[in-house]
Formats: sequence, C-alpha cells, structure tokens
Amino acid sequence: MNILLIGKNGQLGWELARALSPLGRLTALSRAELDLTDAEAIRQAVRHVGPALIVNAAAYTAVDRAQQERETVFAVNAAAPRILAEEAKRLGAALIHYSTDYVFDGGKNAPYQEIDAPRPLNVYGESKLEGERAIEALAPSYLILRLSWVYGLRGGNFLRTILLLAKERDELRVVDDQIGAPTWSRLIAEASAAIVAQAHAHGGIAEFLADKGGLYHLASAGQTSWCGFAQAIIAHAPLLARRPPVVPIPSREYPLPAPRPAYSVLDSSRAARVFGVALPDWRLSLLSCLADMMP
Ligand SMILES: NC(=O)C1=CN([C@@H]2O[C@H](COP(=O)(O)OP(=O)(O)OC[C@H]3O[C@@H](n4cnc5c(N)ncnc54)[C@H](OP(=O)(O)O)[C@@H]3O)[C@@H](O)[C@H]2O)C=CC1
Ligand SMILES: Cc1cn([C@H]2C[C@H](O)[C@@H](COP(=O)(O)OP(=O)(O)O[C@H]3O[C@@H](C)C(=O)[C@@H](O)[C@H]3O)O2)c(=O)[nH]c1=O
Ligand SMILES: [Mg+2]
Repeated sequence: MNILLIGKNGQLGWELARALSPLGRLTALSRAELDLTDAEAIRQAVRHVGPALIVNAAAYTAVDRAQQERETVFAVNAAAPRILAEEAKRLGAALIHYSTDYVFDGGKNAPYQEIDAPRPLNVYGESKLEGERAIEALAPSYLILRLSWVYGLRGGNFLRTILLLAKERDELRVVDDQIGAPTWSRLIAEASAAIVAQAHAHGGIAEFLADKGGLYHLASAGQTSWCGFAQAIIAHAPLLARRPPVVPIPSREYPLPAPRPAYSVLDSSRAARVFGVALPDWRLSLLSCLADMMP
C-alpha cells in the first residue's frame, strides 16, 4: 500500500513517519517538499504518489499568531484539507486528518462527545472546524481524529516550554482555569497506525474507513489544568538541575491574543468501542514520555 504522509517534521508527523512505516510504502513530505498554501502543488504531489492512504499531519498550530494571519491559517487548515479530500475522492483513497479540542467553546462541564456542537473561540479553532467540514462533505473515506494538548520531546509544545522555563525562572506561573487532557504525540501515532492495520481484514483502507471512518475524539484519559500539567512535568522530568515551584494563576493574569476554552476534555469512548484504541491516563503517558528523555 502506498501511503502519503504530509507534515513529516511536526511533532505528530515525526511520530507518524515511524509508526506508519511498517504498514506500507511511505512517502513522507516536509513543508519544504510540499507547501500546503500552494493548491496546485498539493494536487500534483498526491497525483504523483498515487496513495491508497493520505495522512495529513501538517497544520498551522500557532494559536496566538493565528489571530493575525487569518488568510494563511485558513489556507493551511481549511483549504488544503479540502483539496486533499477532493484528491482522495478522485483516487479512491482514504484520508486521515487531525483536528482539535479548540473547536469547542469550553462551556460544557462533562467530556465533549463527537455529537456536541462546536463553537470555536479563536481563529485556529475556526479554521480547524472548517477543515473538518470540508473533509466530511467531500471525502468518501476518511478518519478525523480530534486531539487535545499534544506534547512530545520534539517540536514546539507546552512540555518543551516548561522544561526550558524550569532552567530560567525561580518560579513558574501557570493558568489553572483551563481544563483538558495532555496527550503524547507518540500514542496518537501508534493508535493511528493500529487503526490502519485493522483495514487488512476489511478489504483495504478505503473500504474500511468508508464503513467505519468519520469523526472521532482521541485523547488521554483523565483531566488536568495547564498548571497541573506543568507541576507534573517539573516533578517528574529526569535530570532537572532545579525544580522551581509552579504557582496556579487565573487566565486573566496571563493575557494572550487568542481566547482558549475553559474546559475541553474529550470523550474518546467512541474510538475505543469501534477501533479498540484507548489511551492511558495523561499522567501515565507523561511518565513514559519523560522516561524517553533518558539516554
Ligand atoms: N499541538 C497540539 O497541541 C495539537 C495539535 N492538534 C492537531 O494535530 C495535528 C498535528 O499537530 P502538531 O504535530 O502538534 O503540530 P506541529 O506544529 O508540531 O506540526 C505541524 C507541521 O505542519 C507544518 N506546516 C505548517 N504550515 C505548513 C504549510 N504551509 N505547508 C506544509 N506544512 C506546513 C509545520 O512545518 P514546519 O516544521 O516547517 O513548521 C509542521 O511540521 C494538527 O492537525 C493539529 O491541528 C490537535 C490538538 C492539539
Ligand atoms: C508557558 C505558559 C503558558 N501558560 C498558559 C497560556 C495558555 O493559556 C496555556 C497553554 O499554553 P500554550 O499557549 O502553550 O498552549 P496552546 O498553544 O493553547 O495549546 C493548544 O495548541 C493547539 C495547537 C491545540 O490544538 C490545543 O489542543 C492546545 O494544545 O498555558 C501559562 O499560564 N504560563 C506559562 O508559563
Ligand atoms: Mg501553542
């Protein structure tokens, strides 16, 4: 099976390149090799590879910068997925795409299900929702996995930021009124690969996802605040020379251009039921990830 992976240098893309490689002949492209703001380049790349499966791990993910760069954000997060959906349809290929808990407004106080109505608070979330809707409208065989608070040892993410700040600051001040579930990029990639691997028994990936695909939530079990996440990182990161205290603060004391949902825990039970993939509690995964920092 030919697999086309887009966004191979992102935190999730890097893990997907590893996790998907046993499943087929993988062509993995970086931004330098395929710029998703170039519609014609997307069509050419897909037609050149002729994949049975397209996996899109690329996105515009700078939530605050996105507020000022609406046009580029929508090109990458909405227009590009639309083109991928059109091309997947044309080839009879399956499309796997990732979305975010930031499609929700945070007004709920129980885990969000796939049937809950999205209402994004920021440009990033709006653009990701439009990308979802384009795929749902156009692709006959697709899987959209909505993720939350993705971290890993590579790329820009909250865990890496906290490890850097621990070296520089005597005290960290982190918001404790935004609740979600930190999710390790490696486990998302492995769960994605496990779903793809199930297609063998179901007549191929396009047939499998035409039947069982759709929109699914996939995040760690449990929940915490960014402050709770930061405290766990500082407590358990190996080889830290200093472990400064992490002080809880309200979001109003950490003003940012983009509003964020106060609550965005995802209910991932549908993915567990249909595909048998369920991620462990966020603390357990964090410990596995931190253990990976050891030489
Ligand atoms: N990070 C998170 O907390 C969350 C992420 N998600 C979703 O998960 C998916 C993966 O995100 P993640 O790995 O964390 O994000 P990263 O920001 O780590 O990676 C995104 C990748 O997309 C690439 N990219 C950006 N713009 C373009 C472009 N114009 N053309 C081609 N490639 C481009 C980046 O390239 P370059 O390396 O050059 O910058 C980068 O490699 C995305 O769909 C994201 O929306 C969902 C929930 C949470
Ligand atoms: C570094 C830092 C952040 N914060 C706050 C700011 C913000 O409200 C919250 C989260 O920080 P960040 O800006 O790193 O996280 P953010 O970019 O909002 O993360 C989001 O990224 C996108 C791509 C997603 O899809 C989401 O699931 C989510 O992971 O923590 C502090 O309070 N103190 C600090 O020292
Ligand atoms: Mg960020």
